[in-house]
Amino acid sequence: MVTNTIDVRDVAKKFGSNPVLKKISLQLPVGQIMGLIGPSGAGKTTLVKAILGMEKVDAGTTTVLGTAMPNRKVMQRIGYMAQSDALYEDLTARENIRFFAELMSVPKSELTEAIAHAAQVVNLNDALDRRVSAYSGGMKRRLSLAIALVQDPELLILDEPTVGIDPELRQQIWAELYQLKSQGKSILVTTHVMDEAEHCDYLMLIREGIALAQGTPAQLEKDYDVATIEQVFLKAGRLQDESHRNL
Ligand SMILES: Nc1ncnc2c1ncn2[C@@H]1O[C@H](COP(=O)(O)OP(=O)(O)OP(=O)(O)O)[C@@H](O)[C@H]1O
Repeated sequence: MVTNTIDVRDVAKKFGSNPVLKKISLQLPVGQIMGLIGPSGAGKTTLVKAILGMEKVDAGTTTVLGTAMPNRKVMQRIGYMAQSDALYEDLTARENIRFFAELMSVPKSELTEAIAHAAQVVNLNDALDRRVSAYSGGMKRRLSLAIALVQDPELLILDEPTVGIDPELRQQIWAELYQLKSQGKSILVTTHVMDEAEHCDYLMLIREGIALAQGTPAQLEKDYDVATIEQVFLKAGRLQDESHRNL
């Protein structure tokens, strides 16, 4: 039985001479929510793509749902929301969701219900028949999330899912993520929003391609002797800078 939905071991990646991931390891247990937090350029998206097998790594291994990546079959069991929206602007939102649902082999008999549920989670029911070209940036984010949810995946990988989404809807989305977790699904989410980080079961703080710290939010706050994840992050960053200076 697979105990870790995602198992990353010692992954390293350079772009040219620029090392972007430096021996990163990460385990996401089944049925848990892990947050990847780090500043812009830290390597979060590269790590996500390495996990999905979309970015070739120089060293290390990534295993998802017990299978070495890349693997097309496993991709069908993952709901992936990329950082930039990949939507068909000339189609309506409903047509977009349907297109991706069919691609992910959602049975025909379940399509209507699956589309309605995914749209309801992100509050897009009333705009489903509008063309995406008329959508705002936040609506496009929400549509991308609906697409990631539509095939009822075992694993959700969400790259900055709540950028441009207002606080009320953000809460609604987190309620849905908890609901999915209670059904045994696993979730990996990247975020800049520190109070979202507090919602995760586990966190990995990543900076300059290095996993600075990992653990539950409470454990990290205790280890760094501070009251919030934001302070953990700031302190871990300062310690990293000091260790660079001392080299
Ligand atoms: N295809 C690429 N070719 C060259 N360099 C790249 C490529 N993709 C990413 N990088 C570089 O790798 C580093 C990490 O980028 P990455 O997108 O993984 O960071 P991130 O933590 O996701 O940042 P953000 O939060 O801004 O999305 C950056 O320095 C970026 O410029």
